[in-house]
Order: sequence, then C-alpha cells, then structure tokens
Amino acid sequence: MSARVKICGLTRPEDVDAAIECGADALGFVFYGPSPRSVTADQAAALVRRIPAFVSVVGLFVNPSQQEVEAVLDKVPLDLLQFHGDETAAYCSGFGRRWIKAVRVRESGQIERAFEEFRDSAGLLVDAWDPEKYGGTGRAFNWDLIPEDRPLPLILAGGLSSANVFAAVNQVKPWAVDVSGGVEQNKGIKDFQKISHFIKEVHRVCKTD
Ligand SMILES: O=C(O)c1ccccc1NCC(=O)[C@H](O)[C@H](O)COP(=O)(O)O
Repeated sequence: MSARVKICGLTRPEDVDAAIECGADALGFVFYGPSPRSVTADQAAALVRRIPAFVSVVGLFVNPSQQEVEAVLDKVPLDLLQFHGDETAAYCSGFGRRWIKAVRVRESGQIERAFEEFRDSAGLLVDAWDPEKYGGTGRAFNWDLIPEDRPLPLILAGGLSSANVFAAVNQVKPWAVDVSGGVEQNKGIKDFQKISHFIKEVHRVCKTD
C-alpha cells in the first residue's frame, strides 16, 4: 500500500521548508479570507518559489467567484485547485485546471453520490462536517461511511494527527491523507516535529501492508 501526504494551510516559509524536508507530496495554500490559515496570492507566490519539482502545489478555495480564482492563478502556479465549499462540478471544471472536491461527510450514501457528481475531478477529499466551518475543523468523522468501491482517488482528511493516522490509513486505505490542525502549534503555525512524526507514521503503515 502507498498513501501520499498533503500538508494544508501553510503560511510561513519555514513550514513550507519543513514539509518538503519531511517528505510531503503536496502542499496546500488557503485562499479563503475567514480562515486563520488564509494567505494572499502575493504571499503564496513567494512561498511557492521554495517548492521543488515533484511536490504538488494546491490552492484551496471556498465558494470563490471566478474572478477570485483567476486572480490567484495569475500570480500563483497552482498544480491543482481544491474546492472546499458548495461548488458544482460544472463550476469546478470551468478553469481548465485539474481540481479536487471536498465533501463534508455527515451521512451514509453521501460519498457514493459525490463520486458520481464529481466524476470529472482528480480526486474526492472527504472531510468532517461542521455546522459552522467549511473545513480545517480538526475533527474526524466516522470512517465506516467511506465505501470500498471508489471510482476516483480518495483523499482522507479531518482531525488526522500522528496519533490516529496509522489507524486511519490501515482502515481506509486512501490514495492520500490531508492534514492541517494535527501538525500545528497554533492555527496557521506548523510544527516541524509534528509534520515529521505524521509523515513517518504514514510511511510506517504503508510498509506493514
Ligand atoms: O484550514 C482552514 O481554515 C479551512 C477553512 C475552510 C475550508 C477548509 C479549510 N482547510 C481545509 C484543510 O486544511 C484540510 O483539507 C482539512 O479540512 C483537514 O483539516 P484538519 O482537520 O485541521 O486536519
């Protein structure tokens, strides 16, 4: 088994460097004003200059206008768009870029329906539902709701940390895992040791399979 790791919500150069050094496969930048992890296009552009080849750059948006996404794309070389709100598949496809869609899971059957609705995506990210937040909740959801039959790559998110990622990958066998709060000291401030421990746990569970 293999599972890739995306570290999301980076805001500082030292955290970008840490994630790369620890072996992250993808780095996520939040373009959503209300988030404490939000960055401007100019800040992200400077951070992305530090990222070498073969580490993916992901831009996260929540119900953005088309102009907002295009303004970011003008300045930041994103490999992948991540839509984390209530966007439709047609909207997500409208930028001529590869994209993934987040689904906030609260009931059975939801993921199966999302696989169908977002079949043109490069992957489905499953995250915890929250009544007030679109993501970055630090909370896990019931992994038993994830079907074994997956027509798209499944990215597991929501409340992951070094304490539970071994069990999560072992049970769910996702294409990738996505973490934000579980590798932080404070919101938007990552922690080298937590990133390192998290990625080592993912590699450890992948070796045991
Ligand atoms: O990080 C945020 O503040 C955020 C705000 C609104 C939508 C999404 C957001 N973050 C998404 C992520 O960082 C992750 O994809 C995912 O939600 C996991 O977060 P966490 O539970 O903190 O590991």
